[in-house]
Amino acid sequence: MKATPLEIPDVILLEPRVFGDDRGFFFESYNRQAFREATGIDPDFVQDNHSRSTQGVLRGLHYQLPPKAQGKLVRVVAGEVFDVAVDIRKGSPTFGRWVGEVLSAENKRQMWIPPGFAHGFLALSETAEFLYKTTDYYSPAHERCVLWNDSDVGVIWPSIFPAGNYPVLSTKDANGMVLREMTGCP
Ligand SMILES: Cc1cn([C@H]2C[C@H](O)[C@@H](COP(=O)(O)OP(=O)(O)O[C@H]3O[C@@H](C)C(=O)[C@@H](O)[C@H]3O)O2)c(=O)[nH]c1=O
Repeated sequence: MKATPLEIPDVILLEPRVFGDDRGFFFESYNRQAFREATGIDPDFVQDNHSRSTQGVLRGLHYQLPPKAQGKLVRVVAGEVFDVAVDIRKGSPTFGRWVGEVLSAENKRQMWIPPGFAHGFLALSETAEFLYKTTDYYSPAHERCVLWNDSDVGVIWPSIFPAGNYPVLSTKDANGMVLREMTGCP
Protein backbone atom coordinates (compact mmCIF):
# COMPACT_ATOMS: atom_id res chain seq x y z
CA MET A 1 0.00 0.00 0.00
CA LYS A 2 1.27 3.43 -0.92
CA ALA A 3 0.41 6.29 1.45
CA THR A 4 0.75 9.89 0.27
CA PRO A 5 0.05 12.81 2.60
CA LEU A 6 -1.96 15.50 0.77
CA GLU A 7 -1.47 19.27 0.93
CA ILE A 8 -3.01 19.13 4.40
CA PRO A 9 -0.67 16.34 5.46
CA ASP A 10 -2.95 14.75 8.05
CA VAL A 11 -5.20 13.76 5.16
CA ILE A 12 -3.66 10.73 3.48
CA LEU A 13 -4.26 9.22 0.07
CA LEU A 14 -3.88 5.44 0.02
CA GLU A 15 -3.27 3.31 -3.04
CA PRO A 16 -3.53 -0.44 -2.50
CA ARG A 17 -1.49 -3.03 -4.32
CA VAL A 18 -3.84 -4.65 -6.80
CA PHE A 19 -3.28 -8.19 -8.09
CA GLY A 20 -4.86 -8.63 -11.50
CA ASP A 21 -5.18 -11.94 -13.34
CA ASP A 22 -7.42 -13.70 -15.85
CA ARG A 23 -10.20 -13.89 -13.28
CA GLY A 24 -10.23 -10.21 -12.43
CA PHE A 25 -8.45 -8.62 -9.49
CA PHE A 26 -7.77 -8.95 -5.79
CA PHE A 27 -6.63 -6.39 -3.26
CA GLU A 28 -6.69 -5.93 0.47
CA SER A 29 -9.17 -3.12 1.00
CA TYR A 30 -8.11 -2.80 4.65
CA ASN A 31 -5.28 -4.38 6.60
CA ARG A 32 -4.76 -2.94 10.06
CA GLN A 33 -1.05 -3.70 10.22
CA ALA A 34 -0.29 -2.43 6.70
CA PHE A 35 -2.32 0.72 7.37
CA ARG A 36 -0.44 1.37 10.61
CA GLU A 37 2.94 0.81 8.96
CA ALA A 38 2.11 3.03 5.98
CA THR A 39 0.55 5.91 7.92
CA GLY A 40 1.71 5.69 11.53
CA ILE A 41 -1.96 5.73 12.55
CA ASP A 42 -3.89 2.88 14.14
CA PRO A 43 -7.55 3.84 14.08
CA ASP A 44 -10.12 1.85 15.98
CA PHE A 45 -12.87 1.43 13.40
CA VAL A 46 -16.31 0.65 14.81
CA GLN A 47 -18.71 1.14 11.89
CA ASP A 48 -18.80 0.46 8.13
CA ASN A 49 -21.13 2.47 5.90
CA HIS A 50 -22.25 2.12 2.30
CA SER A 51 -24.14 4.71 0.28
CA ARG A 52 -25.26 4.93 -3.32
CA SER A 53 -25.66 8.24 -5.10
CA THR A 54 -26.77 9.27 -8.53
CA GLN A 55 -24.82 11.72 -10.67
CA GLY A 56 -24.83 15.24 -9.29
CA VAL A 57 -25.61 14.20 -5.71
CA LEU A 58 -23.45 16.04 -3.22
CA ARG A 59 -23.29 14.75 0.37
CA GLY A 60 -21.61 16.93 2.97
CA LEU A 61 -19.71 18.61 4.30
CA HIS A 62 -20.31 16.54 7.44
CA TYR A 63 -18.62 16.10 10.79
CA GLN A 64 -19.51 15.07 14.34
CA LEU A 65 -18.62 17.09 17.40
CA PRO A 66 -16.41 15.66 20.17
CA PRO A 67 -16.66 13.35 21.97
CA LYS A 68 -18.18 11.65 18.90
CA ALA A 69 -15.76 13.00 16.25
CA GLN A 70 -15.11 10.44 13.54
CA GLY A 71 -12.04 9.54 11.54
CA LYS A 72 -13.08 8.04 8.19
CA LEU A 73 -11.41 5.75 5.70
CA VAL A 74 -13.33 6.22 2.46
CA ARG A 75 -13.39 4.56 -0.96
CA VAL A 76 -15.55 3.97 -4.01
CA VAL A 77 -16.59 0.54 -5.30
CA ALA A 78 -18.73 1.63 -8.26
CA GLY A 79 -18.36 4.81 -10.30
CA GLU A 80 -16.45 7.93 -9.41
CA VAL A 81 -16.66 10.79 -6.91
CA PHE A 82 -14.79 13.97 -6.05
CA ASP A 83 -14.02 13.59 -2.36
CA VAL A 84 -13.27 16.56 -0.11
CA ALA A 85 -11.92 17.07 3.40
CA VAL A 86 -11.99 20.46 5.14
CA ASP A 87 -9.80 21.18 8.15
CA ILE A 88 -12.03 22.56 10.90
CA ARG A 89 -9.67 21.94 13.81
CA LYS A 90 -9.58 25.03 16.01
CA GLY A 91 -6.05 26.44 16.09
CA SER A 92 -4.87 24.37 13.12
CA PRO A 93 -2.53 26.27 10.78
CA THR A 94 -4.62 24.93 7.91
CA PHE A 95 -8.02 25.73 9.49
CA GLY A 96 -10.64 26.34 6.77
CA ARG A 97 -8.52 24.85 4.01
CA TRP A 98 -9.62 21.90 1.91
CA VAL A 99 -8.16 19.07 -0.13
CA GLY A 100 -9.94 17.01 -2.78
CA GLU A 101 -9.25 13.91 -4.84
CA VAL A 102 -11.07 11.83 -7.41
CA LEU A 103 -11.79 8.40 -5.95
CA SER A 104 -13.16 5.72 -8.22
CA ALA A 105 -13.82 2.01 -8.52
CA GLU A 106 -11.19 2.12 -11.25
CA ASN A 107 -8.34 3.85 -9.36
CA LYS A 108 -9.21 2.11 -6.03
CA ARG A 109 -7.82 5.04 -4.09
CA GLN A 110 -8.82 5.52 -0.49
CA MET A 111 -8.65 8.64 1.62
CA TRP A 112 -7.99 8.82 5.37
CA ILE A 113 -9.91 11.73 6.86
CA PRO A 114 -8.89 12.31 10.47
CA PRO A 115 -11.28 13.42 13.22
CA GLY A 116 -11.56 17.22 13.10
CA PHE A 117 -12.30 17.40 9.38
CA ALA A 118 -15.58 18.00 7.60
CA HIS A 119 -16.08 15.56 4.77
CA GLY A 120 -18.18 15.41 1.62
CA PHE A 121 -18.28 14.17 -1.92
CA LEU A 122 -19.88 14.80 -5.29
CA ALA A 123 -20.97 11.84 -7.44
CA LEU A 124 -19.42 12.31 -10.89
CA SER A 125 -20.55 9.09 -12.55
CA GLU A 126 -24.10 7.97 -13.38
CA THR A 127 -24.12 6.22 -10.00
CA ALA A 128 -21.48 5.98 -7.30
CA GLU A 129 -21.26 3.50 -4.44
CA PHE A 130 -19.28 4.83 -1.52
CA LEU A 131 -17.91 2.71 1.34
CA TYR A 132 -16.30 3.99 4.51
CA LYS A 133 -15.15 2.93 7.92
CA THR A 134 -15.54 5.24 10.91
CA THR A 135 -13.78 5.48 14.26
CA ASP A 136 -16.91 6.38 16.18
CA TYR A 137 -20.59 5.57 15.94
CA TYR A 138 -23.13 7.71 14.14
CA SER A 139 -24.60 10.23 16.54
CA PRO A 140 -27.26 12.54 15.07
CA ALA A 141 -27.03 14.80 18.15
CA HIS A 142 -23.36 15.52 17.41
CA GLU A 143 -23.73 15.78 13.65
CA ARG A 144 -23.02 19.12 11.95
CA CYS A 145 -22.84 20.30 8.36
CA VAL A 146 -20.66 22.96 6.75
CA LEU A 147 -22.31 24.43 3.65
CA TRP A 148 -20.85 22.78 0.53
CA ASN A 149 -20.26 26.14 -1.19
CA ASP A 150 -19.16 28.24 1.78
CA SER A 151 -17.15 30.92 0.01
CA ASP A 152 -14.65 31.17 2.88
CA VAL A 153 -13.74 27.52 2.30
CA GLY A 154 -13.96 27.83 -1.49
CA VAL A 155 -14.04 24.17 -2.52
CA ILE A 156 -13.63 23.98 -6.29
CA TRP A 157 -16.11 21.25 -7.17
CA PRO A 158 -15.78 19.71 -10.64
CA SER A 159 -18.25 21.51 -12.90
CA ILE A 160 -20.46 18.69 -14.12
CA PHE A 161 -23.55 20.86 -14.01
CA PRO A 162 -25.08 22.79 -16.87
CA ALA A 163 -25.07 26.52 -16.02
CA GLY A 164 -27.52 27.34 -13.26
CA ASN A 165 -28.03 23.74 -12.15
CA TYR A 166 -27.02 23.02 -8.59
CA PRO A 167 -26.04 19.69 -7.11
CA VAL A 168 -28.67 17.44 -5.59
CA LEU A 169 -28.61 18.01 -1.82
CA SER A 170 -30.49 16.71 1.19
CA THR A 171 -32.50 19.35 3.05
CA LYS A 172 -30.02 19.10 5.88
CA ASP A 173 -27.10 19.76 3.54
CA ALA A 174 -28.85 22.62 1.74
CA ASN A 175 -29.18 24.24 5.18
CA GLY A 176 -25.56 23.70 6.18
CA MET A 177 -23.80 26.50 8.05
CA VAL A 178 -20.93 28.63 6.90
CA LEU A 179 -17.73 28.00 8.81
CA ARG A 180 -17.61 31.59 10.07
CA GLU A 181 -20.89 31.08 11.96
CA MET A 182 -20.08 27.65 13.36
CA THR A 183 -19.61 27.58 17.09
CA GLY A 184 -18.86 23.94 17.70
CA CYS A 185 -15.71 23.06 15.80
CA PRO A 186 -13.70 20.09 16.98
C1 LIG B 1 -24.43 8.64 8.40
C2 LIG B 1 -25.54 7.73 8.95
C3 LIG B 1 -26.84 7.94 8.56
N1 LIG B 1 -27.83 7.15 9.05
C4 LIG B 1 -29.22 7.38 8.62
C5 LIG B 1 -29.76 8.75 8.98
C6 LIG B 1 -30.64 9.11 7.80
O1 LIG B 1 -31.96 8.66 8.03
C7 LIG B 1 -30.09 8.33 6.62
C8 LIG B 1 -29.29 9.21 5.67
O2 LIG B 1 -28.35 9.95 6.44
P1 LIG B 1 -27.55 11.15 5.85
O3 LIG B 1 -28.41 11.97 4.98
O4 LIG B 1 -26.85 11.85 6.97
O5 LIG B 1 -26.48 10.38 4.94
P2 LIG B 1 -25.21 10.97 4.22
O6 LIG B 1 -25.53 12.33 3.70
O7 LIG B 1 -24.71 9.98 3.27
O8 LIG B 1 -24.18 11.14 5.42
C9 LIG B 1 -22.84 10.82 5.26
O9 LIG B 1 -22.23 11.80 4.42
C10 LIG B 1 -20.85 11.66 4.21
C11 LIG B 1 -20.38 12.82 3.37
C12 LIG B 1 -20.09 11.50 5.46
O10 LIG B 1 -18.97 11.99 5.65
C13 LIG B 1 -20.68 10.57 6.47
O11 LIG B 1 -20.01 10.64 7.71
C14 LIG B 1 -22.15 10.80 6.64
O12 LIG B 1 -22.35 12.03 7.31
O13 LIG B 1 -29.25 7.32 7.19
C15 LIG B 1 -27.56 6.12 9.94
O14 LIG B 1 -28.46 5.38 10.38
N2 LIG B 1 -26.25 5.90 10.31
C16 LIG B 1 -25.23 6.67 9.84
O15 LIG B 1 -24.05 6.42 10.20
